[in-house]
Amino acid sequence: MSYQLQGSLFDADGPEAGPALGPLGGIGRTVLGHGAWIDVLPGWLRGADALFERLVDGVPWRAERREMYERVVDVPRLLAFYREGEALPDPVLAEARDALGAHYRAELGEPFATAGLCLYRDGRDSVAWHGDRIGRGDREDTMVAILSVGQARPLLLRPLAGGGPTVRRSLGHGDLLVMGGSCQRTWEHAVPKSAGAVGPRISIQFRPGGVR
Ligand SMILES: O=C(O)CCC(=O)C(=O)O
Ligand SMILES: [Fe+2]
Repeated sequence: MSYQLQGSLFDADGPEAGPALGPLGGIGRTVLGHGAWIDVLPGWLRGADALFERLVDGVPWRAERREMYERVVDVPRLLAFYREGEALPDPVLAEARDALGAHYRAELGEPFATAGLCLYRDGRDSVAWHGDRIGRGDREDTMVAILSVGQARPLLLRPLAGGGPTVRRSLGHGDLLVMGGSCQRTWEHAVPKSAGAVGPRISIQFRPGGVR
């Protein structure tokens, strides 16, 4: 596929360096309110450009179409989903899932089990405001951990009710963001379209079983 990154401007290790995870100890928490929080660790994965290139070429990306307002429209991003127990497309993703599971074991009480992948080809690709509420996230506190590779795009978060400022975090190049507590129920998140020239980004979302 030809969604190329423009060089490896942000990858200090150079494009040849294999991907490697750093420690999770330095992750920082922001309490959002209404029982929700986010943890953010910029640059958790070194060599993220190399992983981006492997995933662009190695993942069986699907274009989906969905019914919306009685019309069938293209979902504006490419998707892949790995169920619990299914082999992930790169060994470093299994490492990431397991490291997250170990780090959050006491607080989450269960492992991260599935991996959803999104490829945002350019600024026209996006995800609209939503919570991950198809599964248990609708009723229970849970966590969704997002590892981002490729060009950075802003992830926005806003409270579902009651108003308040929108929270914005730029995610790409190996950054980690974990949504926790009631975040899927009491907050929404989105990756808005961008009018400017934006390179491709891949988001990898790790979730416990039964959370979508
Ligand atoms: O691109 C992202 O990091 C967010 C993706 C997302 O919210 C989802 O797939 O549920
Ligand atoms: Fe989401």
